[in-house]
Amino acid sequence: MKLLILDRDGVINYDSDAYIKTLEEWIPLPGAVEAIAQLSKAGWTVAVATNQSGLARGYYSAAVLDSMHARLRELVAGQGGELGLVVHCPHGPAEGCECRKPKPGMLKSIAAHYDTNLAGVWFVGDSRGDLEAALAVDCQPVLVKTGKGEKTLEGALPEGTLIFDDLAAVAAQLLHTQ
Ligand SMILES: O=P(O)(O)OC[C@@H](O)[C@H]1O[C@@H](OP(=O)(O)O)[C@@H](O)[C@@H](O)[C@@H]1O
Ligand SMILES: [Mg+2]
Ligand SMILES: [Zn+2]
Repeated sequence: MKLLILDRDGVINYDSDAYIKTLEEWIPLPGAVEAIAQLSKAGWTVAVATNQSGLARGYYSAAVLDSMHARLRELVAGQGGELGLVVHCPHGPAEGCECRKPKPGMLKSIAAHYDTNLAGVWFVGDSRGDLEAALAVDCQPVLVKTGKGEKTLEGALPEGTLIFDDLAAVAAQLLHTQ
């Protein structure tokens, strides 16, 4: 199957060091919704794997988080596309869970959900933890320069990381070559 996995904050929507705490703060990045819709209409399954430690920190509720993902789903559907599985890690950094990136637990969950292999599947993120999670399960690490991407670029990147300006550029590449 043609599976693409996306990080959320900084890839699909604007990120904030103060966390994205309300539906009003959840604002799609330019071209991101269109990219997901175009990929899905071209036969891609687009899933999301997102750390949401703001839940453990008490910054927002699961209902508010769900409203953000419902909004994304609605916007993609409004462009004729369909958003795939959205998986989030609700835990804080100190909880030692298996799902918080850079651990690959969420990527494994997505693969299990679709009964598919992760080898070579592109995982698009803006943070080093996203790239490390990708490498841990033989996904293709892909960095976008939106969100924390420019900052992540200041450090050493895992060998073989692909770099794009934004999600729209990732979609254009996939739609043109695969
Ligand atoms: O990029 P994804 O995985 O979709 O989500 C990241 C968010 O959960 C938040 O993750 C936090 O990191 P800590 O969880 O506090 O280490 C900070 O980086 C926030 O700025 C950011 O909004
Ligand atoms: Mg991110
Ligand atoms: Zn977790």
